[in-house]
Amino acid sequence: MNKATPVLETRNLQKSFGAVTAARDISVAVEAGTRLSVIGSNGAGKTTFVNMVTGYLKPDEGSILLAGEDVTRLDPRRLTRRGIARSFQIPQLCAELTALENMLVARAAAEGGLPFFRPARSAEARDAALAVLERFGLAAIADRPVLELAGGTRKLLDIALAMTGRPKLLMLDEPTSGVSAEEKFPFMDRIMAALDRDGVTVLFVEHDMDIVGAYADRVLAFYAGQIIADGAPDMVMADEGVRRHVTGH
Ligand SMILES: Nc1ncnc2c1ncn2[C@@H]1O[C@H](COP(=O)(O)OP(=O)(O)OP(=O)(O)O)[C@@H](O)[C@H]1O
Repeated sequence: MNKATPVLETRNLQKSFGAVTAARDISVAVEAGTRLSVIGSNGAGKTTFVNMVTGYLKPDEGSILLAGEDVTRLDPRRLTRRGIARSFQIPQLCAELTALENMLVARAAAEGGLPFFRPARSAEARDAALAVLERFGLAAIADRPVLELAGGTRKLLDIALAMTGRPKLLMLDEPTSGVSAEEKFPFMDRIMAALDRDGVTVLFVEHDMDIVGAYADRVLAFYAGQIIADGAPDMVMADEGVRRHVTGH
């Protein structure tokens, strides 16, 4: 990938569900290292966009390029191996396994290496998983079963899990949902500090405009399946259409 090639590019993505157009001509290019926030009211098309980019939904038309390569038709597992990772609003963890075991399973799954537990015996895999946990401030809970962990810790672990495959692009679905008002900024600080070390490009869907203003360097605003504003947070927040259809001011 040369310097000018975006890490992610979508070209004219189109998706309809019956009479509802959930994505209309979505074209966007994202430079490596960007922290991009996707905003929009309920039903605006944010999830449809994320689902198409992560392979969970096939676009009716258009294409998706990852670091210049067409990945439009790849399924989520193949996309993970190519470098698109995703963390969900509800953490996708095995509650009975420890944090470290979850990391090892995630790594094995990302590498497509079945049976899952073979890499668990490798010291190198354990060290790599522990290093990621350390970065997220989770080393102390490595041997604790997930079912004993608090909600915020599970969310952090879920993001650490997504980082095991060293992705180029990480998609976060409402990272601060369910996190208390006092905790949300320290929580985001911890995530961003951990991600900065890898220079990973982050795309996060977020409803909380304080979080968007503080952590995004670019914002995409969706309304009725279209991008109605795209740019720096201040500019997007001041946009008339965004004020009317997204932030409600
Ligand atoms: N599987 C589906 N079947 C039918 N309609 C769908 C489906 N998925 C999404 N839609 C419709 O597409 C539109 C966009 O939905 P989408 O979930 O992408 O919005 P969103 O911005 O993510 O909303 P939210 O913030 O509520 O998650 C909505 O009108 C929704 O009802």
